[in-house]
Amino acid sequence: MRPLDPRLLRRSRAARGFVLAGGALALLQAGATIGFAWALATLVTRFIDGAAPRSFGGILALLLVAASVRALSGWLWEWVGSAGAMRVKAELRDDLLAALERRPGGIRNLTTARAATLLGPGLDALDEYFGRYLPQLVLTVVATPVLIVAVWTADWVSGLIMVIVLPLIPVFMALVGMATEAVQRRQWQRLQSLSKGFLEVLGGLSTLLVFGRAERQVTRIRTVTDAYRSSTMKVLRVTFLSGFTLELAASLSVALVAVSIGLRLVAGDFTLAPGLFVLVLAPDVFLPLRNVGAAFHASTAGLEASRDALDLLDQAEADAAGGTGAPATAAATVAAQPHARGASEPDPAGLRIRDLRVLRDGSPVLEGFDVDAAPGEFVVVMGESGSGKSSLLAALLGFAEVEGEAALDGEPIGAATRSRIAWSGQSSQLLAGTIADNVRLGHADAPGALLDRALRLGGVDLPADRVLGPGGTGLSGGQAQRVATARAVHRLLATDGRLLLLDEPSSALDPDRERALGARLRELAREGRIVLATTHRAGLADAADRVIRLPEVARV
Ligand SMILES: Nc1ncnc2c1ncn2[C@@H]1O[C@H](COP(=O)(O)OP(=O)(O)OP(=O)(O)O)[C@@H](O)[C@H]1O
Repeated sequence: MRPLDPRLLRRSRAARGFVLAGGALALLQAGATIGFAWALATLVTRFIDGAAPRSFGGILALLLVAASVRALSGWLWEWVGSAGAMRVKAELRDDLLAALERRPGGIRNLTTARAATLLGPGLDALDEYFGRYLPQLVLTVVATPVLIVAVWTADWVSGLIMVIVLPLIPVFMALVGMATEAVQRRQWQRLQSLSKGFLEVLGGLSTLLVFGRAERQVTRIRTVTDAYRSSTMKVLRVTFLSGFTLELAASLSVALVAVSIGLRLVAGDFTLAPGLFVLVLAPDVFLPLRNVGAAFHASTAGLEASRDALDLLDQAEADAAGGTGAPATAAATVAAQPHARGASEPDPAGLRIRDLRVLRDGSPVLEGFDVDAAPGEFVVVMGESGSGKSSLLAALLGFAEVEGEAALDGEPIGAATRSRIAWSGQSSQLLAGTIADNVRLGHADAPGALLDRALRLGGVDLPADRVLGPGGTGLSGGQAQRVATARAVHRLLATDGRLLLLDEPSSALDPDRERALGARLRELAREGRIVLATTHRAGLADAADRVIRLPEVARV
């Protein structure tokens, strides 16, 4: 396991800042430690030599200043560590969320549970990494050589002993690290599978209850939790063992230096002042390296999580560059495509789609789709089940891979145009709370008049303050569908959007309500917006300005 992933420094400005600030603090701390050791050794020697107490003033002041600087730099380390962890976590979270936003279908292999674990407790583990481990690592790299030079200058024999025994500690650490890596990785995987299992059970709890299988999940969760507990104990065992090994190695090294100084002092080959200076300094030479070992285990979870996050970010970048053949967003490919059929200038306003090809998992599900919709038009796309209606909407939202030309108000469809589009999918996706809360979701500050309008246009004839249960329970399928439509309309009005996309908004409505909805959507479009709805029923299509029929699905 690498002590510091170079990608972290490359990607994160905060991490670079942390290492630079840490380097400066380490130098300050090394200087203060040397000053403290020198002042203490001089003070004791002068005292033993019977020097006049008046001559102690300057040395005492230096001792005090050095001790204060050491304490201050220690406190600054704490502060820089926690601020660094916070900033790096925020940067990685932002980058990951932005990558997910660019590819709402998800980064390959990133399940909801993995994303939740990584973005939550995973990256939180970086607190230990930045707060405890990295400061000691920087101290080891920057301060230890400075301290060894100081020791060597005072007594080259002690310096030589340190140079010989010091590398033993990293060798022990590397051996222990190899054992830890596998254990820690298993631990991280267990945490992920625990989250995944828990999310799955939670998501399907109502179904499990209905079929009387809920109790069985208790055993399943208990098994995964037990596995996690036992792997945690394994990590702790390795941690204690390695802590003991490192302490032993460091203590023996200091003892070796002390014995050599003691013997030479007794033999009269060496004077007291440099001997004391080296003895005071010796533990500090080994301390950062010892602390690196001790903090290593606490920080490995953070290391694993940051590596996971960096792998995902690399993968998202590779996907965006098209290097892996994974689906790209509409923004990525549509913008790169030359205009098909030699179309010259895009329409200044409205939706213009030419020869659009929508792909799912690399295979086309819709081909040769054209449409020109001017502001004020209500367009209905009809097609049987599986003909690609939802995929078309996904493409317009930038959620599916496309080829061809698609522009809204002259701008290629994709992440940039998404803010001008309001959308409601086939499933209502309502939340616990009032109907009003659901309709105003994300735009709670919009004027109340918009809510009333959205409710009317969506065909919601229920009180806005009616409280819904978790997942929007308490409404019929048709009622939930109308609330979802009202929410999309509300978003369109609140953001002054240009395009409203509705995926089968009338599939659960009776014919009268379906016709009424068609009329209201046309009324909404007339205000200068484009409304595009999909359906496989004729009722909605009657109200449309334009109906586009998708080709029949080939049957095997
Ligand atoms: N996320 C996806 N990944 C892979 N293939 C998909 C995905 N979503 C849809 N498809 C495939 O794309 C094709 C078109 O599906 P789509 O959902 O767009 O049809 P639809 O016309 O909306 O159908 P329905 O009226 O039943 O909702 C189908 O063959 C389906 O299997």
